[in-house]
Amino acid sequence: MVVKVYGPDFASAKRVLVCLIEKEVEFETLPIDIIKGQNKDPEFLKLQPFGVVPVIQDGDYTLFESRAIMRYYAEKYKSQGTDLLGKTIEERGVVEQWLEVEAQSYHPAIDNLVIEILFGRKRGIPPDAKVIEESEKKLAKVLDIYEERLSKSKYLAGDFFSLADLSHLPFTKYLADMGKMYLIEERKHVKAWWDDISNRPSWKKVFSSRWPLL
Ligand SMILES: N[C@@H](CCC(=O)N[C@@H](CS(=O)(=O)O)C(=O)NCC(=O)O)C(=O)O
Repeated sequence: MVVKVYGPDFASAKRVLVCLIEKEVEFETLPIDIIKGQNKDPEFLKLQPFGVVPVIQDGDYTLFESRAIMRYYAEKYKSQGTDLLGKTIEERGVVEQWLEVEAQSYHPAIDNLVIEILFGRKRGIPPDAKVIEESEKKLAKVLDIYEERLSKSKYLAGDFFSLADLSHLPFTKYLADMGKMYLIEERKHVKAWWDDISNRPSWKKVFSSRWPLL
């Protein structure tokens, strides 16, 4: 069954696309235009009650929340493509730890910047300098911890690329779109990590398709 991915042009959906490519799972994409509000249509809300993208349909199986979708496919197709979960339960634990760090600490800081700067620009709303300053400070603190971790380990969960690294790709790319890549580049080990993961063919395939409509 070909997996249907709704909302491919947007960052959270790109996590799912990269995961499917790494796992060598066939998919098709269905555009959802957030700027036109298609994500709030009643039909779409039946699939994704929070009205955000992505959501996938795999036969009569529907799933939303990009990180949950990634975990599902990483597990379902563990024996094919890139192993994104580690080989032992201990490695899996560390993958889940850094996936949670990405969701709970890294993402909120970057998302605030994206909303203020990129979505705000799209909607003609001037950015709030205080929110930007506070979000940058929060992100810098998280990145200092990443710098320490990545000085000891090539990837976040160990010596293998995993879901934890993959999950960082789409929103970290937004830093470049906001002229804030210096937050990555001024940290030697974080920069080396970003250069490595952002050069993966799976990301280049997804990123080069169509970056968000912003
Ligand atoms: N936690 C959700 C977040 C999904 C989400 O917020 N998607 C954004 C697009 S993006 O931030 O991923 O680019 C969206 O649909 N926003 C629409 C809206 O907020 O109306 C996930 O990871 O799937």
